[in-house]
Amino acid sequence: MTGQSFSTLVEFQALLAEAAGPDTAAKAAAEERNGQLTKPPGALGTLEDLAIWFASWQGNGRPSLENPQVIVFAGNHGVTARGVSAFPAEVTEQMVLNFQHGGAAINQLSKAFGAKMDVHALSLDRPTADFTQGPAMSEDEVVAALLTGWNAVDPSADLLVTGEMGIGNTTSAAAIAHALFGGEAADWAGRGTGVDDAGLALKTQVVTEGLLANPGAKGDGIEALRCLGGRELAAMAGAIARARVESIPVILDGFICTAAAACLAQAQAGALDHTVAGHVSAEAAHARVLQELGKEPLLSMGMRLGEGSGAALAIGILKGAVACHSGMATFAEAGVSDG
Ligand SMILES: O=C(O)c1ccc[n+]([C@@H]2O[C@H](COP(=O)([O-])O)[C@@H](O)[C@H]2O)c1
Ligand SMILES: Cc1cc2nc[nH]c2cc1C
Repeated sequence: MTGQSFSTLVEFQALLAEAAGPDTAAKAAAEERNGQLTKPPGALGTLEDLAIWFASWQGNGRPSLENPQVIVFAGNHGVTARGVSAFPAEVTEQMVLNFQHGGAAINQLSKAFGAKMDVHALSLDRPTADFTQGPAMSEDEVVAALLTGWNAVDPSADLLVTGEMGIGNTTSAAAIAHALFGGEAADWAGRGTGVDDAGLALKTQVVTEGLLANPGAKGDGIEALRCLGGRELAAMAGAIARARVESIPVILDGFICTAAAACLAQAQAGALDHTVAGHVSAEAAHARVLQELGKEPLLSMGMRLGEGSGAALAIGILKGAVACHSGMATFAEAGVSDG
């Protein structure tokens, strides 16, 4: 429902809880049509499931995909002071300029798959607090970041991809995954932009310290986002939630995007029903998070860039699925014997 908004975390969660589910009539129509198309049953494999899922969220048994939106959110992280990334924090702002000038991978992938791309830099001059010392954000700060994401979604888009840029944010994502799914810090900390063995050991220690400093984040998606997340993670969560309320299908990107989305799933069962996993990142913990969420990735390309790049690539797969579903002839139309 367009026009809804929130000013507290409680109101945000209420909007998520009230969101309508998929259109079951459109789903049934799409299933019916899928069974009549000129192919052996099931021969388009996952493309068939994708088209039916997409139809159910578009509310149209014969859907179209013509107006995809890619949004890249950027944020800076206080925890970078601990030396958890292979790159310096100023790269976040430098890459924002690169996005604005069209020079990043996501610019090219958005263009290649006909998506409009927007970039939102969130208070880069004010990094979030180092979460090993206490919560990364206050309630006001996380609400502001959620709202940036919420308001960035174009309600007329027919598909959303959320991407991120934030040096240090794989540490944030690892801490969130540890808080939501348990296990050991080492299960979730990975090499990110390419830290060496000593860097990985430090990062694992930082994730452990983050949970000790924020005990309330354990098992609480919204509190994990506030205490361990960054502004770009909260903005992605806000955008994905808005898409849920607007019934806009979403393709999830890599480890950081999926960790942000996992916070919504923990807060509200079914909150990610309008999403598919675009790819599985080379960041090892991404596959584990996807498994926890019950999401099968569409692509496995060895990518670990972020920016929404893996999800943008998967727009091509979804476009293929929708084109076949809505454009193919039925057996009756083509005069083909249906066995
Ligand atoms: O999307 C992923 O799975 C992914 C995996 C590793 C790194 N990244 C990107 O790299 C940055 C974070 O890496 P790091 O090492 O600084 O934590 C951030 O800008 C992400 O977009 C992204
Ligand atoms: C150069 C660079 C580009 C990125 N894009 C997303 N994360 C990134 C991290 C780095 C270091």
